[in-house]
Amino acid sequence: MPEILNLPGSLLLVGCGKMGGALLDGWLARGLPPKDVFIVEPFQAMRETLAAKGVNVCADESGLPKDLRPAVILLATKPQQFSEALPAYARFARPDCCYLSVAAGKTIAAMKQLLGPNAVVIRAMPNTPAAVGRGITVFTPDANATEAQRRISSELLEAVGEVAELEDEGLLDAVTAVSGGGPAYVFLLIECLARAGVEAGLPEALAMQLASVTVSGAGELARLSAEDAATLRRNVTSPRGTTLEALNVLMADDGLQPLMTRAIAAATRRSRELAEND
Ligand SMILES: NC(=O)C1=CN([C@@H]2O[C@H](COP(=O)(O)OP(=O)(O)OC[C@H]3O[C@@H](n4cnc5c(N)ncnc54)[C@H](OP(=O)(O)O)[C@@H]3O)[C@@H](O)[C@H]2O)C=CC1
Ligand SMILES: O=C(O)[C@@H]1CCC=N1
Repeated sequence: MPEILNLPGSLLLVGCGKMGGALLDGWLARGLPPKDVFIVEPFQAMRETLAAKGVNVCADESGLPKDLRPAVILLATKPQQFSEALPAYARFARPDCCYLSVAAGKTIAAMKQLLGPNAVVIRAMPNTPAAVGRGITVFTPDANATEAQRRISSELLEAVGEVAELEDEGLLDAVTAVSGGGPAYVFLLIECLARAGVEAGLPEALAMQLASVTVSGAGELARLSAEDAATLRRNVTSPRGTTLEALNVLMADDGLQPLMTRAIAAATRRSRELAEND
């Protein structure tokens, strides 16, 4: 992962909640100077937390320095807040500035309607493990993005995890369902595994520790191993052993796969809906 030391201008964050905050923490941890970061965040308690990190914070756009020339503007309010929030930032649209949106569903075309036709918008879908440098982001650049704008956005995102570029913006709704929301499904798996352990007689704290360390350890093994997930699964499953009994339940016709397929289809559908309405 590169150190971000040479962003050619400041970074402006519009909205610094869960996702904006995760990216910010990842960037600060990797060497982005706090003095180069400007944040607009209406929530006062959050502004106080942010100010303690040494970044510049204000409650709305009017509090920004008049001569601010951001190289990147991260758009990280909720999709439902875009129509109200974005027009105030149209004045920054210049060839050496790009808007990096992380909002679910909001298309590049829709954002350009709010920011003006000259705005260069990169639509990205990150996830919250970015806070610990272990995120994954897929992005689609506007057709008018320059090579330099793609590179800056890509370098920023690579600093907090893996990055893939997609030409087909339409696929970002499925990306949103799989990896944008993916950490939530994994946290739910931890919760369910722990609850099942308690139901099998384990003390609650031990059950949570077993579930949480097992999920993160298995994730790390999947990441570092040369073997694919199916092989790693088979490596755990002894013939006529205990895991097989559990997998017979999880891999039944009405098991985890059809459930996951339905869940991802529902999230993908919702991302497409967010493009049109709230
Ligand atoms: N959470 C996640 O894991 C992921 C989220 N995303 C996307 O990231 C975006 C943010 O989501 P998330 O962080 O969860 O949401 P949050 O509600 O946590 O963060 C949004 C923040 O923006 C603030 N805000 C509202 N209006 C404005 C405004 N006009 N100007 C500046 N800031 C404003 C909100 O303040 P207030 O609360 O006072 O309204 C809030 O603090 C969404 O578009 C979402 O689709 C993408 C990938 C993953
Ligand atoms: O739930 C959401 O809509 C956002 C987008 C992906 C993760 N969180």
